[in-house]
Amino acid sequence: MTDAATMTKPEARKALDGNGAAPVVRVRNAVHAFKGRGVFSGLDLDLFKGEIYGLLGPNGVGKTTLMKAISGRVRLNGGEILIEGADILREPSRLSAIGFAPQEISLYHHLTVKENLQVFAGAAGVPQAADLIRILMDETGLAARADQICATLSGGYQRRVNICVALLKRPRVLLLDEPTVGIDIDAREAIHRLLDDLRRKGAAILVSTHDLDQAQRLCSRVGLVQNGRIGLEGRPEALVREAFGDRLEVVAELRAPADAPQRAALEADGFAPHVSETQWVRYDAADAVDVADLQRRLSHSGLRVREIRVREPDLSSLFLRGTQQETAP
Ligand SMILES: Nc1ncnc2c1ncn2[C@@H]1O[C@H](COP(=O)(O)OP(=O)(O)OP(=O)(O)O)[C@@H](O)[C@H]1O
Repeated sequence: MTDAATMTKPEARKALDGNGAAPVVRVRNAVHAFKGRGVFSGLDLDLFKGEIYGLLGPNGVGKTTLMKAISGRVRLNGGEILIEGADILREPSRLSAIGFAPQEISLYHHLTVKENLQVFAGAAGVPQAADLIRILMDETGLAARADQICATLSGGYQRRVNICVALLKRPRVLLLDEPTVGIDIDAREAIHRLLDDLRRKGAAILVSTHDLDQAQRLCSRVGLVQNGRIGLEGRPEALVREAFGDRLEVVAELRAPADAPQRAALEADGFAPHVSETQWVRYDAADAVDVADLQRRLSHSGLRVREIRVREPDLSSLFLRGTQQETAP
């Protein structure tokens, strides 16, 4: 058991946010395996009031498992989870601070939006449920759909009801597992506005996503789950700047995969494989990018170039680099 008194100084500093506040959720040295297959090997995570933290990582790295552990649905093999300073195993009542919106939509599809909220509020013993449901439907943009059967709602509205259910206990911590998967841009923007509003009102929000564009725009901080721990962590723009500085991303898209000598030529030119066999990337100082010259050199090596794209690197550049490093031999 770690507490403030036994923490070393750097740990104690890390435990506070920029304003000196303690984390609302603290995961320390999480260790977990399913059927002998390791998922976490000493994962640490702090989540603060008023932030949206994006949990990133490829399929199967443990994002859902971490959320389930924080919400008390999975018991870790080792480590500890503190909510507002208390270990959830010693004080399970602390879990009442948590609202969890799972990835799968878990609603009564043949009931209306309002009836769904009434059923879930009743099951959770929410006091003065009628008033709260009205307020929540207003806040989540569901008021006009209150009497609509959930099965007839679009995916975006079903996701909003899913989130609304997680808000019924007025949680101080909201965990959202891929809240915008499979929905259109308008619905995604609506959910972004809702989350940002909840954050401004003081909620601590942990959201897992594969949508890096979403993470870059929505999240105050992101963490990349790598090798059973949080690898890269920080503010999206700071992480990108730290990794790439002022350099630009140059992607050469080929008409066909490069053969061995062509690969050697690309690598000698500073390129590395990108998202597919026909895409190669390198990072150049802004004043050194000369697309015409590059096109000439690549053609000279016998490469048939479909397109050369130049853009500012973003979180997806960083993520790709991080996951490539993880899978490298
Ligand atoms: N109940 C379970 N029993 C056995 N293995 C499990 C169970 N739940 C998860 N796993 C395994 O644990 C690992 C982590 O799964 P998890 O769903 O947490 O990953 P994830 O990062 O959320 O993935 P995704 O991005 O695909 O949602 C995977 O290898 C998964 O197969």
